[in-house]
Amino acid sequence: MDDKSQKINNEPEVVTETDSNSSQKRSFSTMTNEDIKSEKIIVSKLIVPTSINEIRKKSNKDFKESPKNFTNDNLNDIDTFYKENVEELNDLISELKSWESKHSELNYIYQDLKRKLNNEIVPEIEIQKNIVIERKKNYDELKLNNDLQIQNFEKKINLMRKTQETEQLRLSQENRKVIDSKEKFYVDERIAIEKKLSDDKRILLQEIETLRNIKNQKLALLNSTDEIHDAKLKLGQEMNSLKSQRFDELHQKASGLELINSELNSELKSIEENIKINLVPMRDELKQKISSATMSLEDIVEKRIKKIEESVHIAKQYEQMQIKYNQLQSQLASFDNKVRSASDSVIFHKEQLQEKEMKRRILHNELQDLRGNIRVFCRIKPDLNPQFNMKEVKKNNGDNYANDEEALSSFERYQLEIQPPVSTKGLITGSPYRHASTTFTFDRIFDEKATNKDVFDEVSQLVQSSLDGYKVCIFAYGQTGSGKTYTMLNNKDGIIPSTLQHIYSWIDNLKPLGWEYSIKIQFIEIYNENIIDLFANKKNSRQNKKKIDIRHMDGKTTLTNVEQIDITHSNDAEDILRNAMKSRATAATKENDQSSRSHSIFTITLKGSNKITNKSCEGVLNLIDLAGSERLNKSQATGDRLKETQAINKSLSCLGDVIHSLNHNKTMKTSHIPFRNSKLTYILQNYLTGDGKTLMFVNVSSTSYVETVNSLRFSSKVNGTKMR
Ligand SMILES: Nc1ncnc2c1ncn2[C@@H]1O[C@H](COP(=O)(O)OP(=O)(O)OP(=O)(O)O)[C@@H](O)[C@H]1O
Repeated sequence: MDDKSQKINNEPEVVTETDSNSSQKRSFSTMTNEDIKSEKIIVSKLIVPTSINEIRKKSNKDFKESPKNFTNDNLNDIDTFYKENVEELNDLISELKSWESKHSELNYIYQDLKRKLNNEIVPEIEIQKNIVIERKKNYDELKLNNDLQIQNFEKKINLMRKTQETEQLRLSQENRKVIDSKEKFYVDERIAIEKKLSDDKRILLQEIETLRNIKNQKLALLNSTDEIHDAKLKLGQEMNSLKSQRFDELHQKASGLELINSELNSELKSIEENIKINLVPMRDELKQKISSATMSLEDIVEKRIKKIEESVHIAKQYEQMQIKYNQLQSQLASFDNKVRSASDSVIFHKEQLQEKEMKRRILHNELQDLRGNIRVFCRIKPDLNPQFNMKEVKKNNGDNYANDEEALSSFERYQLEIQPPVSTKGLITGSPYRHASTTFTFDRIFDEKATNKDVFDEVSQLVQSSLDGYKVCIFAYGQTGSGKTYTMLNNKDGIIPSTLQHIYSWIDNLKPLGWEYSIKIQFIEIYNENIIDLFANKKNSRQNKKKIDIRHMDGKTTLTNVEQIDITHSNDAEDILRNAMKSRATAATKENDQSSRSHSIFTITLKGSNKITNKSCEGVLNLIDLAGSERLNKSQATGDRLKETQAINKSLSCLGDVIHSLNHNKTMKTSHIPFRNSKLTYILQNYLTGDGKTLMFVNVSSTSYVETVNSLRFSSKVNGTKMR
């Protein structure tokens, strides 16, 4: 075999590009073997390896057969063979070229797809993967948060349960709003989490759907070109494998995510179930407890509101009371000040009063002295059938007196005119009473209209003197039935009961000035010149009674064996007096059915002491109801009555003598005054002398003109007498 054939049978050589281009410009018919050989090499260079190999397989078959026939004889055949082969080769070359262009197009598409895959899809898949990872991470975090929140909820629920239990115990320390807000917070938060979970799930599903859509779009893009369907099939296989690999991965991840999602959903469901099974009943139970607690709480709140209202009311009352209390306190403080100043002024006034009281006593005594130590009042008893006229005629105004002393002694004196009865004018002719009328002077005249109160208003001045520490005698003189006892002892308004009342009320008045008084009373009667203690026990007969002696010592007079009773209230004295009066000697006379046949002396001894001024005083008040003064022939008394009358007249005469002596013998010593001539005057000795004051009532009635004139004459004997 020569070199050419050897060359053809061998593998074509690698030629340059330039060679190839120059060879393309020539036709196979003009080529030499060498050219063909070289052309062959150029062609082989143009064919893509796979196709060329196929051609080579075909050519080699021909070429392997052709050398056996290569002889000079069959050169034409060979030529033809080559021509045919060249044509065939040219067809193949053109086919190859078309395949090459298709290949380049496909390659371009492939490169484009690959680029897109690398530049777009892979990064997008990467992004989606990252998103999925991010979502997964978020989901994990969310789940973790959810778990934590659930745990927190559980804790909160436990805490709420404990709180609720505590609330049940305390009930009054929490209110319904807090419970409602907690419950609302729990429900809202649970709803928010559920919503968030469902939103996340929805977003995840949306993203998966988006990925699916992208995948479908890409698939649609790949399927869009029919021409490249085959290539797409080929490349699609790779792409599919690649995509399926990617999509598998994505699906795997998506399914993994879905699995996770479903797991999470199932977990969520289980949580929801758990919530439904455990938490909802628990919540319902809590709700029930809360509602019962709320009811109790409402009840308590209602009660509390009531109590608060009550408290508010009480507080208001308390405030008002406090205000009043403060006002009262301030008032009290001002009162205290006033009281202090008042008590100061009281002390001041007390001192002044003390002074004034002492001055009053002096002035009162001076006034009594001015009025006369022995005064005579006339009292006319009212009579329905007067036998003669008696009336006050004029007031002596102090004129026509010889001197001032006489004028002064006549100051405020009253005159009584008495007219003899017409029928008796003849009988008294030539008698001292023959004048048509006679006048008598008195210190005061009480006519028929005068009451015991009017009388006491005047007498009270002497009672006051006795309270001031002076000795006072008040006599009631007059004929039987003229009203002596009525004036002196009449129940309630007589001088004695009125005096007792006056003394007690005055003592009360003097108490604030520090004066304390002790009061002793003594009640005697002189009957037939015998002294009888009217307070002595009634059971004892007069004969058995101890002898009563009169003792004078240091200007004081005491009667032995005569009871002196301490009295503390005027009523006590009145009771004692009333009882004593029952035992007084009375007997019927012609003039008076209940005539007093004795002189009664009611003595009140008043001892006063003042702790503030350390002053003391002792006054004695003698209230004497004299026995009726009747003439013997008038009374027609006999026996005991005669004896009584004689004794009465004697003692009354002695009283007149004593007073007359005191009046007319001013220089006479008391020892020469006939006090001892009767028990009456002797008992009264100390009270009729010195600064003692005497008031004599001459009681007259218009029943007996002569007796009345006698009484008035007696009074004129007494009147004007000055004590020594
Ligand atoms: N001023 C008077 N107003 C009304 N009644 C009077 C008045 N004076 C006296 N009488 C009444 O006259 C009667 C006699 O009075 P009373 O007993 O006082 O007289 P008497 O002077 O005491 O008599 P005797 O000396 O006999 O005891 C009594 O019933 C008395 O009530």
